[in-house]
Amino acid sequence: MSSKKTDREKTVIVIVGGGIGGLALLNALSASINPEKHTVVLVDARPAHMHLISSLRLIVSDADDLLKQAVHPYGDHTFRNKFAGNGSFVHGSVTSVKFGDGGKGGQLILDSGEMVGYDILVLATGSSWPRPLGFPTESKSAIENHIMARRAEFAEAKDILLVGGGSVGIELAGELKDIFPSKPITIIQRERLLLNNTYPDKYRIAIQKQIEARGVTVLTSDAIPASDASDVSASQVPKDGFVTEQGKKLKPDLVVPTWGNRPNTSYLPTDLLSSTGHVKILPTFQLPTHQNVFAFGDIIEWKEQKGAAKAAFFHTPKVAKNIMAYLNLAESSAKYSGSMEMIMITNGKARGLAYFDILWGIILGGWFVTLLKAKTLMIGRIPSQTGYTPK
Ligand SMILES: Cc1cc2nc3c(=O)[nH]c(=O)nc-3n(C[C@H](O)[C@H](O)[C@H](O)COP(=O)(O)OP(=O)(O)OC[C@H]3O[C@@H](n4cnc5c(N)ncnc54)[C@H](O)[C@@H]3O)c2cc1C
Repeated sequence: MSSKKTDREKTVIVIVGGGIGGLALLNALSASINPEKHTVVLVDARPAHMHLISSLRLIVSDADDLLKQAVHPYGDHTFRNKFAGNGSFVHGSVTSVKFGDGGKGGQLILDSGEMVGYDILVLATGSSWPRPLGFPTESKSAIENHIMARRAEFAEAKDILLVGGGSVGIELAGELKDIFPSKPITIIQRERLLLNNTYPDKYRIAIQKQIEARGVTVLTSDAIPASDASDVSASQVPKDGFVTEQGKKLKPDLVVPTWGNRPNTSYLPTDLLSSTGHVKILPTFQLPTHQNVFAFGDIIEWKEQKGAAKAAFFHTPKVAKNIMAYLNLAESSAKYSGSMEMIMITNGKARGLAYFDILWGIILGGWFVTLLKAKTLMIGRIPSQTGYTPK
């Protein structure tokens, strides 16, 4: 009789969310687990990993190679090293969690009604983004249809209003100006400057000047009525346009919400969440009430700006170490105490501005952002995370 353990006898680690954080963790754990004792299940609402950092260029530009490179289906290739042949992918959206008592395993309930059991659960479900980035979940072709529909919408529009002057609004304006240099683009932003007050005024002003230099109109300290701002497709824009709170008349034929990202945590009971819907965690990324449940990435309640770099480079190594400690494969656990604020905002393919919160705050200009982010949007790095080679 073989002494090899079946998957049912192994400790099952379930990672919910194969986004930037979930995949980084999967890869980190794949170097350290014991394949005789541990197995992994990755659950994602989508059948494919979406590279969010390139998603704004993806919905504007008609470059087919970008479409191939930015959407990576999950499959056997997702599980490598000690997870090779020792992991599985489940396509489904988690709708609730039945937590086990006293550190015992529990079960996830998916939208299909299917249940997925876990011994250790890791939640990395990220954020939901406004409509243009609300990629469907059912199939890769539905995702591609959504992208094509957005491209057609932008191409047909004669005057575009972006509602929200955060990084999504600014980067989208830059991508639009690359493809449609003479199309009128306006960003309307409720705050007195673009971005939020995590960043110093000198950076916020510099970024406004840079985007205005490309012919984008920026209206700050102003807004259109909330009901109009939420989700207005081209066919629904009122014929007479909008009057802003400051009394300006705008007559766009396409209104694009670029604000309002929210943590994807509606599958959790409210007592585990903060008032903003983020998951309350200990500095070890464990839930205070469930030591075998971890959460990280965009969904956690932590006073910091959310970002891929935070999830992949600053949270992941600590979550991986703490899971190993929980499995008695590491001697000590690691506590998170926050990380440096930094941001790199592109303005199309050849411009942008970065900010690093070190010394008195460092702003780096176009060449730096172009080299590191704007030119390729870091797309070349995804195969090393997904194990998938675009064909
Ligand atoms: C346009 C754009 C540009 C960006 N540029 C940068 C940048 O330059 N630098 C940077 O640091 N950050 C950037 N970000 C932010 C960055 O993408 C996120 O902070 C990062 O992806 C968060 O990682 P995550 O693993 O927490 O979640 P995500 O990467 O969002 O992954 C979450 C995953 O969970 C899945 N999921 C969600 N709900 C469920 C559910 N109920 N059941 C099952 N699966 C579920 C989703 O399908 C998704 O695959 C950008 C974001 C956008 C939109």
